[in-house]
Amino acid sequence: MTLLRGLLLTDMRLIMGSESQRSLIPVTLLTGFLGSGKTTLLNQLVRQPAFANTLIIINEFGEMALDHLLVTHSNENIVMEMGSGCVCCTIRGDLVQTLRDITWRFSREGNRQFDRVLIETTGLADPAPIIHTLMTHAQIAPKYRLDGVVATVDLATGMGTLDGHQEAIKQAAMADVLLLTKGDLVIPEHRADLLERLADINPAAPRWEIQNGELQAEKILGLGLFTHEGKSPDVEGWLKEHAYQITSAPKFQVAPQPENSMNRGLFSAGLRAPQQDVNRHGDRIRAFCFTIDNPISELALECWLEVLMTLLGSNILRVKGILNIEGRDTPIALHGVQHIFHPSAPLPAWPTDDRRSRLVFITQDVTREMIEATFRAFKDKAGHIEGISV
Ligand SMILES: Nc1nc2c(ncn2[C@@H]2O[C@H](COP(=O)(O)OP(=O)(O)OP(=O)(O)O)[C@@H](O)[C@H]2O)c(=O)[nH]1
Repeated sequence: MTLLRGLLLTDMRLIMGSESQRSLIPVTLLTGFLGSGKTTLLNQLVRQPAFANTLIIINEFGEMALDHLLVTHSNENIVMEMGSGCVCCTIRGDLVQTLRDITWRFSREGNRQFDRVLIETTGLADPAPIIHTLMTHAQIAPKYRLDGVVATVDLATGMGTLDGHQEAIKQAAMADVLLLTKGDLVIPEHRADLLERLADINPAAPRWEIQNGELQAEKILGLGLFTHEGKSPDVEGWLKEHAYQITSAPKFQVAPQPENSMNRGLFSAGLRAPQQDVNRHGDRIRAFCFTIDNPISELALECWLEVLMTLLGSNILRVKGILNIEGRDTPIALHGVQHIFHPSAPLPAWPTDDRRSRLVFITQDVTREMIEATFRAFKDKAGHIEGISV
């Protein structure tokens, strides 16, 4: 089954539609580098009514895992620890088993005892494989939906952490919300530099400063497209395309990166890899919005996404989009992480008069020009798609 046909026509998950998307158990992924304040935040969250009936899964390295003991929770929460190893790599199978089992392990007389799940990752975790598991695992995806990715960033040490750890850059790039901790320990210039860098890495994520983990819990809930039962999907709030249009222009040039396998793949597909022109820190992260004026032929879109994901998948950290497909009156929402697409959701209506397809990309080493080049190749081939503006 090809990619989009699978998404649009025959995939049973599409048949579930937006109504049942809402009934899935929301999962918040709390990430952030070592010592950046995740547990401190969690301790504040679990005391608040919005986090009552939350099952909290804490993943820790090491045989003497302690963090789960440090979370002072009320009787309405269940806190369980998942160690030892990192949930994004060695114990991903444990995460699947945990998520699969908790619905019956924590149920009483057939009623589930929790309404949402929060997963605190280790500080070194790459969020992408965890999101994959939530989106695609045959036993997990039908029960859970990603509500949002929240990343803590230590204002005092964040710059050095981003310089030295690619995982930290990915955590910041993939977050829906960035929580800036330890503002009491940073001098103003360093704060400003880090905020600027984070805005380059992830222009759409709000950046909120928190002191000793204090945050109104509601601010990090309902970050996905579908939130509560009966509420219309908040497409504009989810896509935030304007943030990408304003800030996505790279500001500084850095030395070209060595040619990698992804570039070679593009060359062999007859496409030219543009010069590397990432931000001044060389984070290799880009965030941009891609707009297609006219309705897209399903076939051309299917082929384009398939090639894009095959050639560049591991470098595409996040894609969100609202698509106008030929022959459909209403849009579909698309959500991808690396080479995996979330089951696309048919939306009940266009959020505004704007009927263009809009896709936002957060990528690593992939420029807007590369995405455009692949799209043009399929536009020309299919002869269906006209009018592209970015
Ligand atoms: N000064 C100051 N210290 C803070 C703040 N937030 C957290 N801390 C401290 O930072 C240290 C690390 O915080 P944690 O919450 O354990 O960080 P973590 O991200 O869970 O750490 P790991 O589990 O090791 O990845 C603790 O000693 C906290 O008390 C803050 O806003 N200001």
